[in-house]
Amino acid sequence: MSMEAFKKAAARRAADMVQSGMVVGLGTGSTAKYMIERLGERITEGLEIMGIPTSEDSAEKAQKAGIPLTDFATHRRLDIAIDGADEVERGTLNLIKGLGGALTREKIVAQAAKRFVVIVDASKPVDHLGERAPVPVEVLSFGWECTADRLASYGARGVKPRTDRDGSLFVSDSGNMILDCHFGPIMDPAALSAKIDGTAGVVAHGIFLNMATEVLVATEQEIERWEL
Ligand SMILES: O=C[C@H](O)[C@H](O)[C@H](O)COP(=O)(O)O
Repeated sequence: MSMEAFKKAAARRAADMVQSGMVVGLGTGSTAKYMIERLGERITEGLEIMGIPTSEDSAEKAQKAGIPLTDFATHRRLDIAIDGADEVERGTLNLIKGLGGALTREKIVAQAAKRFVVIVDASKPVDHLGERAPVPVEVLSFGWECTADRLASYGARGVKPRTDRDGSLFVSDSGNMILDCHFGPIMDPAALSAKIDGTAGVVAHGIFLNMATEVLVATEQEIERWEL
């Protein structure tokens, strides 16, 4: 099976956990898009749900799939949120998210959800967060140079603003910059997370601690379900 097929398998399995009447957080990225597609299929079969998207991109995909959208003004609490991840730490289910730039909205949606189901292919599990992925940090553009210096003082290498493929500055859906911070393996993610959270200019960062309630990992043999 290709990586794409793994993503699709995990995404469809998660979408099949959704039941009528639920308010569903709709994640962002190449795995979450399959979950949105599957929810669209289920709606044509009679499923009745409302979605809160984690990005403009997912909002567009959800609308195309026929998923009715709602917002936090109407629904403060979500029954379930389903999203991809860039890394999943074995044993803790802690995550790095945000290589697609949607981390802040994703964190708000995950925090508001009773269940947060993470869908990944077999390339995403790691022993320590930061092994492969940088930690994306969404920052205000005002004083970003100082914010970047501060992040570097925590051990991040090569901190610079994310750019799009054409070299132009990446701007998040909320109008902010993303600084990708390469820490290497993170031995104490709680301490690092607290330091980044306490840094002026930081809107949110991509370390998600104690948020995932379950992780579906699609491997060659099966879809493993990890829970704490
Ligand atoms: O900002 C993007 C999100 O955190 C994605 O969920 C994450 O990057 C995983 O994306 P993908 O499923 O495309 O690997």
